[in-house]
Amino acid sequence: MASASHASTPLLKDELDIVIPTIRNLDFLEMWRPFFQPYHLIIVQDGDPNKTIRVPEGFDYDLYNRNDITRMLGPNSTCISSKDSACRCFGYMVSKKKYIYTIDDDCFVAKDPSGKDINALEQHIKNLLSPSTPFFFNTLYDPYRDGADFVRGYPFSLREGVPTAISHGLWLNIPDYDAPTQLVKPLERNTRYVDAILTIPKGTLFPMCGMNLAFDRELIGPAMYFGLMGDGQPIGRYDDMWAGWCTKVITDHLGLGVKTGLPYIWHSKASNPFVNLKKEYNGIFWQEELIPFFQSVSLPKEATTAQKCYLELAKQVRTKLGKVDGYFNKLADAMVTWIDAWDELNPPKGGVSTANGPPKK
Ligand SMILES: O=c1ccn([C@@H]2O[C@H](COP(=O)(O)OP(=O)(O)O[C@H]3O[C@@H](CO)[C@H](O)[C@H]3O)[C@@H](O)[C@H]2O)c(=O)[nH]1
Ligand SMILES: [Mn+2]
Repeated sequence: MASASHASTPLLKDELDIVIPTIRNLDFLEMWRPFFQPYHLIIVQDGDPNKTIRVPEGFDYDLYNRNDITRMLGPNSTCISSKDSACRCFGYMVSKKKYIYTIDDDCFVAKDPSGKDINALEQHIKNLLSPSTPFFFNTLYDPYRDGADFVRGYPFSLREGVPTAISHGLWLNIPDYDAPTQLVKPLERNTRYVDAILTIPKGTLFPMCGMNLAFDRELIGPAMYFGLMGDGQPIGRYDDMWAGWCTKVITDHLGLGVKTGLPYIWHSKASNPFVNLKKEYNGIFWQEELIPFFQSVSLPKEATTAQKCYLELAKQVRTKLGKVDGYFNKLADAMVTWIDAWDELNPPKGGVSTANGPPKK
């Protein structure tokens, strides 16, 4: 047992960055300080770059605004959205760490049924460091947790599991509902704490929410593009959904796992459902065609990396979704630009990045 004077080193302290998209102040970090302070923060400031975002004392961070994105990516900066939380994916690109945790600035520390503060980051790390079971469903949920295991009839040949690429956390209080649901259930709050972590089976898509999300950047980072959303685009608030559909077909293809469930955060702010409806309208309509498209995606065996899979997916988006709306041709182009920008900032080991360095604080 580590004595108080030798508190154990936080898990993955130097291998994980915390990415926060923001248009607000960052006072919410005070509540997360015990859990986040040892980690490096990457703050992506959306909106007016001349607005000063105050970061509480004592955090190690880099803050990037629109000017930094343009300076670092040049013409490729067109793939990074503005006026939408999609801008957060710039933080994934500039990070140099193996793992990413992203959280919204209106998410706070939740309490478990015993009343104990939930260290969401620690639970995500445990989720990422333990295998997933996408090929055969374990009815006792995550078999790698203390007090659980594979149930009778679970094939022993599959019990090693596969590497976990994504850990999708949930939210108490304000649930992540779409605008129509928010409109008809304005007072609904999620009070149900479900003590479970599930691997999402291979071949099943899911609505990935970017509010409380962690992933292995080396396994799936290049596919975590949050799309063209917000300003100048016919759609918003489908950034995380698009990334979730793309990454799920790619993790399925690469034999990687995606988990959902614990940890919970406390989501405090309900955004305006009328504003959200305007942003989401096309997404609600188009997704009835997007889902069958992603369900039918097949990637070639030569696509052995996230980049190769993503570029192949961009080709299929253009050929199969371009007829749904011209927007998807723009999006397919932006997917390719994203990979160009990613590879420019993240050259193969030993290569030299040509982008300018982090912003002046
Ligand atoms: O133009 C914007 C708007 C917001 N942000 C930052 O993004 C996150 C989420 O913003 P917010 O909490 O206001 O919105 P929600 O409706 O609760 O978010 C849910 O919808 C998804 C939007 O795609 C989001 O991931 C979900 O959590 C905050 O940190 C804002 O500061 C922004 O950068 N630009
Ligand atoms: Mn929110």
